Amino acid sequence: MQISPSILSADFANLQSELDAIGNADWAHVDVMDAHFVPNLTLGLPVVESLIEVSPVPIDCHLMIEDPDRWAPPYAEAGAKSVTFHIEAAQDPVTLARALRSAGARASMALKPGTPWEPYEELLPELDMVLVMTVEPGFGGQAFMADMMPKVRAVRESVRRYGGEIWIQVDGESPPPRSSSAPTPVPTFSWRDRPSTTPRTPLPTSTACAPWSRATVAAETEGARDAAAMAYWSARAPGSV
Ligand SMILES: O=C(CO)[C@@H](O)[C@H](O)COP(=O)(O)O
Repeated sequence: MQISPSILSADFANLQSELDAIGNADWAHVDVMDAHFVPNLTLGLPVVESLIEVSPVPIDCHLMIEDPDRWAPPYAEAGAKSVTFHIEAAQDPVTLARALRSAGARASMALKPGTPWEPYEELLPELDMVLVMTVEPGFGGQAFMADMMPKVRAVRESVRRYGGEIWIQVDGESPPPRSSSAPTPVPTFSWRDRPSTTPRTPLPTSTACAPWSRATVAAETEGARDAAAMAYWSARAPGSV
């Protein structure tokens, strides 16, 4: 299980200190929005390059942009260790995924809530991660779409059939409002389909992620640390895990 707190909930005036504050997370999830693929605008390559320079954890770039075939590889070349493009925007996902990998990044493909998984199953050998959106991309603070969990399960089954070490990321949920007294629980999860073979440091707790109100967690399907994640999802989407 891994945590990748989303920068969308960080203080944009203090990004370096915000990154330092999540130094015990596994990744920093950076939402790049271009006001075309999604109606919102966040930040682009120059800011990501600066974040890569100062971040204590690797950058997990979620590109909600048009023409990722052209614009995504530079994020990998800049040093983002995971780069996610949207299949709805990609012209040639195979060539794009290969370009990301050859630039040193994990190649990841995202699906909007309305996009089915099955037509893209054959892309698995080209991918290191599949991101299943559980909100419409574009904004934080939306309600978690529990009806996306069957898609997560379908991706997991495809990954098992394929047999590769491919992670599944689930992104998007509206957490309870930030409280001055209590940290917000980790709300957004990523799933890794296989147990990790190497020992990991303990998962950051929600307290550790308190500076940012959102986080992405990757869960192994076995192991003590999964218990909390499974309980979390069982409560929100009964029968999904
Ligand atoms: O990609 C996105 C939104 O488009 C996410 O990464 C958001 O950051 C999730 O925020 P919450 O839904 O958890 O508030």
